Amino acid sequence: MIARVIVDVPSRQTDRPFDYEVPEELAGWVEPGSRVGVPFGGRVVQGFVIATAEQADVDRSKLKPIAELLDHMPPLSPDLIELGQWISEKYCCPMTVALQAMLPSALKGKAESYVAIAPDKAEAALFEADWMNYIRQQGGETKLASLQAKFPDAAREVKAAIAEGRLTERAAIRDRLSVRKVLTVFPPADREEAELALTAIPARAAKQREVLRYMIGQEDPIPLQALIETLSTTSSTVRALADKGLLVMQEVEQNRDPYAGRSFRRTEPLTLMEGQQKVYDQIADALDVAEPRVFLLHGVTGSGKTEVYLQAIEHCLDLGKQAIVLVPEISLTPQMVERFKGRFGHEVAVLHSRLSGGERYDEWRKIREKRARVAVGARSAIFAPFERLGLIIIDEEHESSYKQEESPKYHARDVAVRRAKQHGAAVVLGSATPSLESYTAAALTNASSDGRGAALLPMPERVGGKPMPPVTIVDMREELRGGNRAMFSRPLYEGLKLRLERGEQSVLLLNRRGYSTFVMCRACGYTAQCPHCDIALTYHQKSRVLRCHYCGHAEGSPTACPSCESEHIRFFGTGTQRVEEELSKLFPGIRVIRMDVDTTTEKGSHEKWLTMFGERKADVLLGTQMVAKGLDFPYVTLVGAIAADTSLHLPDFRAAEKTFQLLTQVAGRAGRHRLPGEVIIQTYNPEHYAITTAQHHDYDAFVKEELSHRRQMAYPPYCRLILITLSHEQLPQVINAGDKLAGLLRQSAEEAGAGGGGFNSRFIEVLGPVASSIPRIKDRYRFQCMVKYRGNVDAVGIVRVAVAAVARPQDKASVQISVDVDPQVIL
Ligand SMILES: Nc1ncnc2c1ncn2[C@@H]1O[C@H](COP(=O)(O)OP(=O)(O)OP(=O)(O)O)[C@@H](O)[C@H]1O
Ligand SMILES: [Zn+2]
Ligand SMILES: [Zn+2]
Repeated sequence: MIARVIVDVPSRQTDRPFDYEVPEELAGWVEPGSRVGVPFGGRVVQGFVIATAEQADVDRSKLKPIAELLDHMPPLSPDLIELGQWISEKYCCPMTVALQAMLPSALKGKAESYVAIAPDKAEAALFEADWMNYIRQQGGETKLASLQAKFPDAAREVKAAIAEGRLTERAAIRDRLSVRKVLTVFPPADREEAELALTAIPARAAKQREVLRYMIGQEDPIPLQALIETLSTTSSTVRALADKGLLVMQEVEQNRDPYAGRSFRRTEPLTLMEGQQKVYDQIADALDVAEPRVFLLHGVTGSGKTEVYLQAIEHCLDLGKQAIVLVPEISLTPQMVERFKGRFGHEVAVLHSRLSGGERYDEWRKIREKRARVAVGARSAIFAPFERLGLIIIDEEHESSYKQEESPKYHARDVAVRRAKQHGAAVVLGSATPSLESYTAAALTNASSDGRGAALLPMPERVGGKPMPPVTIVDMREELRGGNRAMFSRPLYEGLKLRLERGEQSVLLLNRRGYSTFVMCRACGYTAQCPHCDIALTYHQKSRVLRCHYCGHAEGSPTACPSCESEHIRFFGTGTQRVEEELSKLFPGIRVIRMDVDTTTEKGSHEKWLTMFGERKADVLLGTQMVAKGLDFPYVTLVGAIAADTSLHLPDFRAAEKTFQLLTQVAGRAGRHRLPGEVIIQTYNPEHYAITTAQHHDYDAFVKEELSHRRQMAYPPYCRLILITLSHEQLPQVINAGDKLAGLLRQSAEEAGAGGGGFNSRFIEVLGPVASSIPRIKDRYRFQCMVKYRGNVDAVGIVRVAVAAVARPQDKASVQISVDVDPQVIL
């Protein structure tokens, strides 16, 4: 048998299957999706079998055999392999990169060397060496690394032994992490017999008696360590019983459950409101027919989307299928997890980046071994290894974190639609502020009603007919003119004061997008820049260092201006810290919880802060984007947005959209329950449509205005984009390569018969090369080309060919080229 293997060497030349011979003894085990170790270029590398065949494409006698099989159960299924193929084509990345992205990092194997005593060369004299003895004790073979660690002085002898063939070397792939096994004690199988044995244990072995008596009373096996602690006994006591055959000790696989020991209050389905019911019925119908369908659930904040998700999942499970729920990493808060665990209990696997590698691996295995039927997680949970997928839900579908910024630069929404097609599953995209791409796709579909694309499901009202909170816009320029130079406007100050008096809570958002903390000299205007990247350094108050967020460069903060030596150098400290200080100055004794990158790095810190806030142990929850989403607290009656417009002027065509979304989301945190809420937005751009439409909760008005700008500028959704970034340490090299690439792209665009701009239904246009908005990162100059296209042109294909012609990956010093299809970030 022949196996077609994708080797884990991510480069353009090796991005094709290589044939290997499957050794006789592995023939029954190797199948598509198997992970194997194969000899490649003089070493052993990890690879994935994507197909098996009887015939090879090349001379079979030249084929090398597979060196080893890495798992008993293939970690990838045929549908995931096919999905990997699709990702690799659509997003222009090597197939192995796409396949690796689907697996938990624990399964990224690394090669390890082993040395063994050659069977025919085991001469007696050799065994005098300590290290040789050691190998013998290990059963004739040992890890080279442990031999090196134990016998650092033996390097020359070992090398000589390998060279002379007395030792043989073997490479193998080892996983970074493995299943955790715990020595566990089982209660006696036959209790009566054990009782008898108990009486026979001599009195001087009182400890043994105690252990046995205890174990007779147990229903479940107990980890040895726990038993030792409970009875304050020793392992030798337990072992003595095991030796007598009275107890059984065995290694048992243990799961690292990140939510172990937490109980989730079981919830029952609520009676759906009319609006929810209508939407639910349509999703349930789609589940019943089991055809791939996409829905866009446009429900205002507090309209009860989550309850619809929960009941749709329940229906999906009743049909014997499984469900995936994607939520943005940032809102993967305990509150969110609790809602799913509360309804589906142990059947929920949770996958997110704050779990340790081992925990994530165990949650993944829970899915693969069919112990979980619902996966809740961030972006990569879209690859959860379910076999009968019925439903995929993407909450807050407009979030840019669904796009991965490293290769494979996939968008989870598009991958979801593709996976749903494979399984005949339904996709529900939910948001109060859908992305313009999804919204126009859905609006078009409804109009043409040919059943393709997405169907729009509106939920325009809050649960129980609660009103949307009134929003006040405060013009900060007016405040300044009125003599108020503080960061809080008068209305926001009054609002906070009132909440404190009433014992209600407030949420304060500091929009940090486009607002960073930097060092500037007031005398000459000097700002501290990174020496390796063309970007300002960020000031970290806690450690008092200046740090570059792109390359990690750090330096101490200056006491005088390096440029003019003035002492008027000022640190524009982190926004949230300053707001916190200001709050305690204005309202002595105020209890503030601050949530930002600095206060949430520790594991479980999100949880801690939000629980505290939920228990009303604080008056104000102050934070960045992470306080804007998904939170549902009954005593929050005021939401304030400080500096709402910092994100409006970024060089990004989605700037207005992002600002509108953020303001709408955070406004939605107020007045969700019995108490009415109020929202105050502080801005320097009170007339901007992103702000005024957010004030009136008017998504449609925003979309109309924004679409007219997009049409004018020919930006998505009126076209699609591919961003190609070139980088090199030498400026001329980047410029040359950029010119060459742009030339090739333009030529192919013309040949495709769709050159030039204009608004014919099919076009492709090449912009650039121009310097990127951050022109240098990590000492590498950056230039970019942008391809805009529409209609059925194979733009990705054109880009792939052009990039392959310009890049010379075998040459390490050549220009690096990265391709981003449907980019979210174009800096
Ligand atoms: N059918 C129902 N009957 C009673 N209460 C409901 C019902 N559906 C939802 N709720 C409650 O209404 C509140 C808002 O619902 P939910 O959080 O699901 O809204 P959402 O649309 O997801 O909002 P957001 O987009 O702001 O996160 C919650 O407290 C929820 O428990
Ligand atoms: Zn200066
Ligand atoms: Zn830098």
